[in-house]
Amino acid sequence: MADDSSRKRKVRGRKIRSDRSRKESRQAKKKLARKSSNGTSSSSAQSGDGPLSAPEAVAPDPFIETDAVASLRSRITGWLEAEKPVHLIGPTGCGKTALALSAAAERGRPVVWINGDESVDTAALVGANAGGERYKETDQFVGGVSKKTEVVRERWVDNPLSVAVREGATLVYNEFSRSDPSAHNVLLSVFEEGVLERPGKRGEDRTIDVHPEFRAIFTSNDVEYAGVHRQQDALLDRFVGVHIDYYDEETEREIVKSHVDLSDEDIAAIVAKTRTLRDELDLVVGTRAAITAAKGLAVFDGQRNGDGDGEPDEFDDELLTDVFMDVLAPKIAGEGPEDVSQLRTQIAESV
Ligand SMILES: Nc1ncnc2c1ncn2[C@@H]1O[C@H](COP(=O)(O)OP(=O)(O)OP(=O)(O)O)[C@@H](O)[C@H]1O
Repeated sequence: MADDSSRKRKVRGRKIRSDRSRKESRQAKKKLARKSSNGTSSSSAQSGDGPLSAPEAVAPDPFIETDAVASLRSRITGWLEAEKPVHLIGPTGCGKTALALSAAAERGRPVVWINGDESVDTAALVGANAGGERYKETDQFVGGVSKKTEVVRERWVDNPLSVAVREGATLVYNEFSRSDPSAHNVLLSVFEEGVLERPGKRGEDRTIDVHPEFRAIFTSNDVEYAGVHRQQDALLDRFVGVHIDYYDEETEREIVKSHVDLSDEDIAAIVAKTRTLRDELDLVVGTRAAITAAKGLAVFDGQRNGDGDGEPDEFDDELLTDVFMDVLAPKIAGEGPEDVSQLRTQIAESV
């Protein structure tokens, strides 16, 4: 009988749909949102019979597709068609992940997702032995004489890269520069020779031939320094890099509107404020900050500057300052009270 403990498998990453029904997509999104809000990353362990049982990561639904978005996405899918791995580089919260997931889904192939972090090593990418499986065999070959044999068999569990290269999936490797570069040595032979080496495997199983439809999109942050590793030039040299910046104002409005139920005027005011703060502050103020501010303002909606002129009331200045302060404060966490009050003054002045 198999030893029960050997059934516990450690699997990283998530398998993502190729393109099923919208209902499945919404359910997967909800599941993913629940997971993320628990702080669980794709690198978390899970159990199950295969490596593909994790919740799916999907592009935002609806995915806003203005000219700016569509043009970037077709550049990405174009390079994928040209069989080049694409490296998306841009500031925090500008939409890299959403774009990568949307471009990946557009290919109509399965999508496999992994988040880079310090704990990602080669095994986390390609797979590992997940403990032994023990069997006891009893042979009663001569009457009254029995032979007992204990068989131990190794159990291997594939991780995202092995799954992706075998299935011809699109690998979305988010924030890959947060992982140790040595974990990525296996990628060199994937892109150069079309072969994935699986250290820890023996014989024929040691390598997987890369499926002709396998493609990869990597994202990294251009302004992040903490916890980021410089990756090997040999690897970066095999990518094409697409630099992305914050979208134009109209696109940002559409994006915020797709996430928060507020009037067009309110959305326009929040996006304008976000863009002013982006220019004026020495902090990264992404589209995500605009969405978060809008979500807060939708809740604190009661506090408007009611001037009774019959026009729709605007948000109260103090409320705007408070909300943007709360949204941006985590970026100066650990700084002294002077920096906190300076940030508040700067936000208030720009309001
Ligand atoms: N085209 C889009 N349609 C709808 N929502 C979008 C779109 N692009 C970005 N967003 C939303 O904007 C926010 C930021 O996007 P995203 O997480 O992709 O940014 P990022 O650059 O990957 O951020 P980080 O650097 O922090 O990983 C998310 O809430 C995302 O859902």
